[in-house]
Amino acid sequence: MIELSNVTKNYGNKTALKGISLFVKKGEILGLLGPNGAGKSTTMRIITGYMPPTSGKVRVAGYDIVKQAVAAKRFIGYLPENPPLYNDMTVKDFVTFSAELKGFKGKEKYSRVEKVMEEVGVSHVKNRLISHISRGYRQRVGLAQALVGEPEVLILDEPTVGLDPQQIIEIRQLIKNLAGKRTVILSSHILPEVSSLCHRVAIINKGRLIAEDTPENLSNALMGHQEISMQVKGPEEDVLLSLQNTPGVESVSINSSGKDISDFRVTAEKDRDIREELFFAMAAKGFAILEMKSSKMSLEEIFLELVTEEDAVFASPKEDDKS
Ligand SMILES: Nc1ncnc2c1ncn2[C@@H]1O[C@H](COP(=O)(O)OP(=O)(O)OP(=O)(O)O)[C@@H](O)[C@H]1O
Repeated sequence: MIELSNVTKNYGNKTALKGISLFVKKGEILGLLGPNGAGKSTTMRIITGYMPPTSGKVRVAGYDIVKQAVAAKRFIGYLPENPPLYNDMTVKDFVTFSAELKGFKGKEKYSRVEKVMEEVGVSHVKNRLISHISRGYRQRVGLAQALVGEPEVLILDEPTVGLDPQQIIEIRQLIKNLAGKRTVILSSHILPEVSSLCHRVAIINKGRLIAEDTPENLSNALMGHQEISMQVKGPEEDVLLSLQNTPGVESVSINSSGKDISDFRVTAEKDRDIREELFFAMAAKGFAILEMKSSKMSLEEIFLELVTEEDAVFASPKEDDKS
């Protein structure tokens, strides 16, 4: 549905995007994750046709966003980071104005405005001035403006930034509900937001795409060596020997010793999940596993690892500008 090929953007002599390639399937929610200044807003402005790339191509529903801008933009609803809302308009007047800008008239305009206000939950404040509603409601009005053309693609730039915790929960839930059959790209620098809302995550750092996968696969791929902490009942030396001889085990250390219960830390060979082997090996010897926990990197740790390492462990195969 959305395809970026080798997109580069220069602001004067500053390169903000360096060869970004991405593909977003119909119905997918993609999270664009990156620290401040990584290039998320620039990517979104280019996808929405708000500004052209310096080089590379963007297609939305098969249309080139530069050469077939009118056709491509019909598919897109865009919520910028700071949506331009007119404070002295009422909610309803502003949404109506947004519908008029999209070319709707008469009955159709009226019914779309009512429907979208209902969808984003602002019908009960429709006669209030925008300057008199909360930041959370203003964000809903911004969403109404993005949705009024019933777009198949929604581009949301940091949709929860500046909201209080309760408003954040509400807007996230609203986005989940709105996503439905739509294709969504949302940017964020908040990891739990991306992992809870998105099917796939693209991590951008310093204008480059450094990783792209499901939150789960990112975690698994970067896990490398699985580490397991175990508490086992049995003679310590015998348990240790038995753990060391279990297929797939690379090393074992003793974390704490007890009279007949000890804590061990077991490291597996790369890319192996050895929990079942450990279970059967201990059972065969009659040693009781009282606790077993596999350590898994959180998305937060992965993100930090990726953005702090210059040579990312996990580079996108589609990225071909590595200079
Ligand atoms: N109009 C502009 N002129 C010059 N440089 C710009 C312009 N807009 C963005 N930049 C620079 O391009 C880089 C990417 O900015 P961008 O706004 O896309 O990042 P971002 O990931 O969205 O960050 P933020 O969350 O802080 O907005 C930054 O270094 C920024 O300073």
